[in-house]
Amino acid sequence: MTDAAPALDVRGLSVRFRMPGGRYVAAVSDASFRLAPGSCLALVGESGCGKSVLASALLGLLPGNADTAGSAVLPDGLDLLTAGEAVLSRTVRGRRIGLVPQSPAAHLTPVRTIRSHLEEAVRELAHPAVSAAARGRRAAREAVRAAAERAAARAAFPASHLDRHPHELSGGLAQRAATALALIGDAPLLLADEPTTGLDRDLVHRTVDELRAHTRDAGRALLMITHDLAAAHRIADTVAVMYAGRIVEISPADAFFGRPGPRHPYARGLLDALPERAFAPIPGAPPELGALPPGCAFAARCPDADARCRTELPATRSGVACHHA
Ligand SMILES: Nc1ncnc2c1ncn2[C@@H]1O[C@H](COP(=O)(O)OP(=O)(O)OP(=O)(O)O)[C@@H](O)[C@H]1O
Ligand code: NI
Repeated sequence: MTDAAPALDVRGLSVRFRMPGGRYVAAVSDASFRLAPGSCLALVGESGCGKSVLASALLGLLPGNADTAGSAVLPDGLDLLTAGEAVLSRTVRGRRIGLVPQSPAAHLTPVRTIRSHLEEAVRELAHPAVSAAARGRRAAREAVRAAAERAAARAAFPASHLDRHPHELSGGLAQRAATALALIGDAPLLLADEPTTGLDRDLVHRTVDELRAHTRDAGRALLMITHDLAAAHRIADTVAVMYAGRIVEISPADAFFGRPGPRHPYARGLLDALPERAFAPIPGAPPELGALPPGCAFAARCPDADARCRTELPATRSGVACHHA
């Protein structure tokens, strides 16, 4: 870790959804992590464990029935959880946090060309020459056009395809168009929720390598949410494993994927389930987030669990929340 202020400092983040009948769904419980500039943290875990809810909390995009606790602080001290919609929409989304969407094809508007998408984003976010007064003037239009072309080039999107519509692009080029859009505001922090879903293996590798380059080489931080452990292995400096709304382990990626390997029994189970490893799925299913057990949420599936695990929530020590780690 560097001494620089973290690009994002999340402390004790919890999100609960209020449900009819006074019930709660505890989607995220007490999540803490720091993301250093130029580094990538991969947040991994099974479907429904709370990854996207965590991302929505950081962006102020939770629905009205959500209550949050904790803090998520940017380097200048702005707390994303209390900032309010006006600040988030005007100064954070796109500008201080770039969003790499899950499905670029769905994120792009079908009737508009890639150039039109990029130029709109430049007008909105980036170009200092395009002040309100200059808008519509010829010099400003040319500046926008040039900035959009630079943005495309930065994400390796070919200039020859700028006037195409999203459906005329391969999956890889659509992903690059989405990445070009995410980079336009020059945000120091990128957030990617399942950026490789639906891509074939080669394209996963390429997309991840490109994201990596936009992060490490450019001093940006990347929070990548994925259930693709191979993609996480390829890109991450740090791995955070989420189970039933809780981060149960945070480890350096090389120790996690290499030696000594994961320290939490759930994290070990996740890796052992991979086809290229033991191909042995973890028996059972995660608990309902609306009816979490009092102790460790993994106890019912854990080979190491004892009586204490079923009644007592394990504290997090050196990045692992397990009584036995
Ligand atoms: N508005 C809501 N009201 C109640 N519960 C919700 C709401 N939104 C999400 N949830 C619940 O929060 C939990 C976490 O969902 P989330 O989308 O964060 O999972 P995820 O880890 O991103 O899964 P996936 O890998 O499938 O994307 C789920 O159990 C979901 O049903
Ligand atoms: Ni999700």
